Amino acid sequence: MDWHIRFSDEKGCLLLLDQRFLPNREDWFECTDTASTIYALQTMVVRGAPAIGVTAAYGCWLAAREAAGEGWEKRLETLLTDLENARPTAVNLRWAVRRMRAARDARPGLDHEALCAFWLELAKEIHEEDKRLCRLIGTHGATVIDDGDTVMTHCNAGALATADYGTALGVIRGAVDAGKRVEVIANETRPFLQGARLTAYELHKDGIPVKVACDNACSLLMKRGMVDKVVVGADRIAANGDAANKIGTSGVAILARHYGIPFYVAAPLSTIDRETPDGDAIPIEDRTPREVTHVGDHQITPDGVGVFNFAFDVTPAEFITGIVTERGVLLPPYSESIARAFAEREAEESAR
Ligand SMILES: CSC[C@@H](O)[C@@H](O)C(=O)COP(=O)(O)O
Repeated sequence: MDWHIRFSDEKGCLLLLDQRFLPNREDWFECTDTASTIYALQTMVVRGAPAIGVTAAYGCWLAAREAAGEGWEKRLETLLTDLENARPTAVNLRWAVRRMRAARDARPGLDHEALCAFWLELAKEIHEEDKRLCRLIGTHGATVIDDGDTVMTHCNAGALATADYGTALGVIRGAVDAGKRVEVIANETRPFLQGARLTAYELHKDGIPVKVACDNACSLLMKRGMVDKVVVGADRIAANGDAANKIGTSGVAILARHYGIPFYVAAPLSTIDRETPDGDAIPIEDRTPREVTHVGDHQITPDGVGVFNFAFDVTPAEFITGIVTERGVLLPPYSESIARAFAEREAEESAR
C-alpha cells in the first residue's frame, strides 16, 4: 500500500499526507492540477528530494490533463516549466520532469489522450522505482552501521521524504532489518522541524529508538561520545561529491570531522547532478521569513526585525566518508566513483 503519496483512481487526483501538520494531525491534501501541486511543493505539504520527484512525475500527468483542448501542447510546456521551477535546490524535481518529457519525446505522435495514459503509467513506475531504490540504499547502507551504533541524522530523509523507507533512514532501517541494534538522534532541524516532527514520528511509529536533540546540542553530544555515525540525505550532489542538504548539515559534518565521527550521505543517483560541477553552483532556496519569525501562529521575534531563512547548505566532499546509493557505497575521490557508478548503470541499461 502506498503510504503518504497515493494516486486515487476514484478521485483522479494525487493524495498527499500533509506534512505541515504532522505529528499532530494526519490530514490529506488533494493535488488536482498544476497550481495545487506547486502549492503542495512550495509550502512543504510534501518535501524531501525523492518524494518531490515522485510528486512532480504525477504533477506532469495533472498538467497534461489540465492542458486539454485546442493548442494543448503549448499550454502543457508552460505548465511543466512552472512545475519544474517550484523549488530550486532538490534536483529530483527537474530530474522527474525531464524524465517525463524525454519519455514523451521518444514516442512522437502521441495524442493528448495517449500521452495522459502513458504519463500516468510512467508516474506510477517512478513511484514504485523509488521504493525499490530506497530498499537497495538500505541494504548497502547497513554495511556501514555497526551493532549498537547511535546514529545522528539531520532533517528528515525517511519514508516521508521518499516513496517509502527513506535514504538516511533507509540506511538505519536496513541495519535494523539486518538484526543490528541502532539508536537514533534526530536533530530537531529549525525552522520547519523536520527532525523533531517527522523523523521522530516515523521512527517512533516503527519502534526504532529515537531521541530528539536541539540543533545546537550537536557538539556536546559528539564530544561526550554519544554519536557513533552521522547519516543524512541530500537534495543535490554535485559531480565532485559536494552535497546540498537541509541547512545545518554542513555544520554537523564539520563537527563530525573534528570529533573523528564517520559522516555518510545517502541518496539515489537521481539526486546526483552531473551538470553541476561543484557545490558553489547549487542554487540555495531562500524561504519565507515567517518560518523563522513564528512557531506555528506564535511570533517569536520583535516586529520589524529581519531574519535569514536559507533552507539548505552544502557539505564539501572532503567531509563525507561515503555516499550510499542504490549501486553501493561510493568512496572518495567522488568525481571518479560517481562517474563510474553512472557509467556502470548506463552499460547495464544498454545491455538489456
Ligand atoms: C531523502 S530526502 C533528502 C533531503 O531532501 C532532506 O534531507 C532535506 O533536506 C529535505 O528538505 P525539505 O526542505 O524538507 O524538502
